[in-house]
Amino acid sequence: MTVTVPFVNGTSYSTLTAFSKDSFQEAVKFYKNLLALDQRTADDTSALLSNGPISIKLTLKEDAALHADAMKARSHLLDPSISDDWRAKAPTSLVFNTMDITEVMNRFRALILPIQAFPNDINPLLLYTVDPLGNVIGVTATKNAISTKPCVPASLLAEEQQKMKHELASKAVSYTDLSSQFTKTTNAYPSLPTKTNASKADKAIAVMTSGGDAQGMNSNVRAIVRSAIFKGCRAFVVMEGYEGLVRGGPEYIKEVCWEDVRGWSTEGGTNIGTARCLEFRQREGRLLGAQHLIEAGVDALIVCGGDGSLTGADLFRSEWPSLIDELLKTNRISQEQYTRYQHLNICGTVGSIDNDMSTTDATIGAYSALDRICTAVDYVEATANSHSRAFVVEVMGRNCGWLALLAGIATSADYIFIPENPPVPGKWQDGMCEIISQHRSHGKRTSIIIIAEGAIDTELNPIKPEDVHKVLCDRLKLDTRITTLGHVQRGGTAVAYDRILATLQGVEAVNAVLESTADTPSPLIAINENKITRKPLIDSVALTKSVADAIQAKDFEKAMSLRDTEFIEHFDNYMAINNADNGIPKLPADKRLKIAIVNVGAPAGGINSAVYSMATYCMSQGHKPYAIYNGFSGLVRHESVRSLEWKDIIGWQSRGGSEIGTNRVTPEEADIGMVAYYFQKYQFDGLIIVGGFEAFVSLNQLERGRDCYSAFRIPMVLIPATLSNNVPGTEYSLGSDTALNALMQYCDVVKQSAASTRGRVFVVDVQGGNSGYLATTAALAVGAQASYVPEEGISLPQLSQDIKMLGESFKEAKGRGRFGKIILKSTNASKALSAKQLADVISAEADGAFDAKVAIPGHVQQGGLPSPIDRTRATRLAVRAVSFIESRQDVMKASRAADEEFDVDDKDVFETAAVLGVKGSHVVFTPIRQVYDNETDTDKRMPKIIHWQKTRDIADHLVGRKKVNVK
Ligand SMILES: Nc1ncnc2c1ncn2[C@@H]1O[C@H](COP(=O)(O)OP(=O)(O)OP(=O)(O)O)[C@@H](O)[C@H]1O
Ligand SMILES: O=P(O)(O)OC[C@H]1O[C@](O)(CO)[C@@H](O)[C@@H]1O
Ligand SMILES: [Mg+2]
Repeated sequence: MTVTVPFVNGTSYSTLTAFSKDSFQEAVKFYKNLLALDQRTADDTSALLSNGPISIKLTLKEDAALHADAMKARSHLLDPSISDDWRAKAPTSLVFNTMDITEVMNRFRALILPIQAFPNDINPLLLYTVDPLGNVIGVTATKNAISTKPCVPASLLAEEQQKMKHELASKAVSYTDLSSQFTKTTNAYPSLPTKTNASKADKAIAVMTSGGDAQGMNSNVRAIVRSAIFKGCRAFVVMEGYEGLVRGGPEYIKEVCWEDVRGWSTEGGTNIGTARCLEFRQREGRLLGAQHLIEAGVDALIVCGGDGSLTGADLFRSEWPSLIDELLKTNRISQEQYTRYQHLNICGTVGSIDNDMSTTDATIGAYSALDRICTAVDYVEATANSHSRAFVVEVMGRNCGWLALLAGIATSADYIFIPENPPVPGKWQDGMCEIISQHRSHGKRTSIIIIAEGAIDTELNPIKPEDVHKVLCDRLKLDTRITTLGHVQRGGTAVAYDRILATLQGVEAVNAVLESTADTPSPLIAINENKITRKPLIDSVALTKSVADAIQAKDFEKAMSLRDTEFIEHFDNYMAINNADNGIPKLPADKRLKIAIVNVGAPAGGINSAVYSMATYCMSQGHKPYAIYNGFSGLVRHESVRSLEWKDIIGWQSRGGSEIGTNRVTPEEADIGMVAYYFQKYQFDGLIIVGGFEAFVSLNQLERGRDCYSAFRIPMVLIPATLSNNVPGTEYSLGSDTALNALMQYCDVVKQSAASTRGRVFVVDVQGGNSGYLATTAALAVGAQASYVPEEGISLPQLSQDIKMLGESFKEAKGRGRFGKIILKSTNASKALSAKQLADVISAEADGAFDAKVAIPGHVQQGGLPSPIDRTRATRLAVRAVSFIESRQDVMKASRAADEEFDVDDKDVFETAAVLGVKGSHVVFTPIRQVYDNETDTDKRMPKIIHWQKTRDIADHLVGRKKVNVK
């Protein structure tokens, strides 16, 4: 017998109750034979059967009435005249996993058991039988038996079955559901007594993942399932992508409950399976898909997949009317079903590491894959440096060069090959060797070439790592190695960005399908800069296809122009920066400037990348970049100004901390007169300040100081950089992503410890000054039970509510829950309670039901190496800042010439000192005056408007946290 271990999702102990002596004996025999279990203990009233990991305890509680009920239920189950699907008649089933379903089938037959096989008995994936006590027993070969909750087609939910369900549920048969982490949970939102939107109660929303798996898909599924339930709908998952639709039936289209997706945000891959399904490309496959969706009673389908999956979704949508016509004509659906499912309510959330879908800046998984690539390249750098070697690193991305391009920027690779910018055959060899030789001649010991797997030349011939390797060895005599990263790129858990993106998009997708009417175009949920948006699926698919068409037609300019503007901006930046030391500046001599950069505030990931990118971009333009070391105090005390040379900044792009040094001293604190003196001495034409709130204050001081000090009459830009993400004028500060990932990884580890200890919650102390951004976003990324932030404080009623909820949740888990609990507390959330005191209060209030411990990540939150997001955004912002300084020269020159008549309040003039920030879906420069005077709460050192408030509500909804209104 090969019923294998472990059982799906690990739980391996179940108890069954018999109500008569005979049925008890029969059941013991039945389980011993069926599952090849040994009898470990036995007496007249109980028996423990086990083969190690699988244990079944049978108990006898003699009760004639209950026995009669159970037998009635059993015959009802086996009566084919009522319905031929046992799962529709039984409330739950006990499901075991197996590696060899055929052998199990043979055993069932040998024991002459009643059998139901799904999808058919020739090629079964799931077998059911009924035990002598009336329980439905299943054995499955499917990869993901995530829930045993039977998916009952709406049509089968007749009154009789409903009644039966209640009868069975109320009888005293106790059992443990083996293939679900939690059992017997209802779909009700935990903290709400009733459904929030009764009118939606009939809606069934299904989600599937399709195409290559991508980190973050699990967060997307979790958010969709929980949002659907929160909105009062039923939630379904379609297993194995379109394969599941084509095959259909309850083992592929499953109803799931709140608990089924607990903890999924922290898991890699996709727990509901994915596939590349050939049959769905054929009309017959899609016809089956339509039939199965209708049979399962699904009203709306959300597809999380890449360009292919969403092309399939769009085709399915456009064909739907003809598919249901055919289903009706061939009597595969009823007239009633035809009328109800007239319109296919479908929505896409883009999940793919390739980031090749038009109209969205990022696809779920792309930044996680980029993170894996950057980590690998950072590792390779070390060994390359030791041996002075060249490495050709091949990355995924199919026909899209996004991963290669962004990795090229984030790791400051020497050369990249991407399909959107194919070189002329026979010519790329010269170009590549020239750049690499230059870099080597300046003392660089490593050469990193990143090649997209879809790299081609202008004749569409593939360029392979081996081709590049040969050139480097033959022409440059470099000791060269090839590293193909492969599926490692799709591995591991999602970075914070992907978890949050997937979660917010999942919530938005549910909103979109609930708001959809027959007249609204099917949406694709996108992200543009910092804003979740809806785009017509049909347009996104068409635009994506036109990129592929343009490449095939060798119209590469068009292909590039059809990629989104951010892609083009990244590409232009990479090309400019990578030509920094070729000695041919882009601008004529009279346009070349002296531009200074200074860091102010605490270290934040991406600060060095900003300095590196600013300097290299300046060099490529012909400007002279200067660094002011150790902030304004360094300038005043030690005249710490040095020009930046290419060879001095090698490797800075990917370093943590601040290479030029940073502190919190503002110009006024340092001595603003002396600052002006040095600005005058070095004749700076522009200044870039990188830092947090002190940097913001510094820029304001310098701008106001223009009245007295003409040296400040130059364009000045602030690039916000702080883990607190509290700089007014932007929704995103460099370093906040690095910090968020550092905190998230810390929480993942702590959560695991909490899970293993069972009844334990960790209170994690989070940095961020008066800003609750980090605590809120981390709560969303790790699925924390609660977060306390300075903006809300900690009220006693809310705290007791949260403790009550924790208590209920631990009680319900009965020690079986393998999910750790986390509470995040911003350090400044309460003046009275430290994180340790909060943990003590929670422990005391829990009164032994569970305990709370404190965990303090401290400065770990400043992160080690900057995240790829912070590196690449730093580059983008630095280049934009330099361009801004270039473009405002004329205004400032004129104002300097006016001298005595200089008007500090002139709009054109004051607009030249600006905060460079992300606002909604745009990257914008906002004059510091406007931001400081109108958008800032200077006492709290915070922006007046908190842009992430909605995120807090979503984080709470998705863990079932009830908010207490405190007036
Ligand atoms: N033109 C199409 N018509 C119908 N179905 C399609 C079409 N293109 C793709 N599909 C379906 O979507 C599935 C996934 O597509 P594909 O393999 O291209 O991956 P993807 O969704 O683009 O994701 P990724 O590229 O990240 O792996 C296909 O196996 C197929 O079932
Ligand atoms: O996992 P598979 O089927 O080998 O597919 C690999 C392909 O999938 C992706 O990882 C995602 O589309 C591509 O980058 C890669 O070309
Ligand atoms: Mg694809």
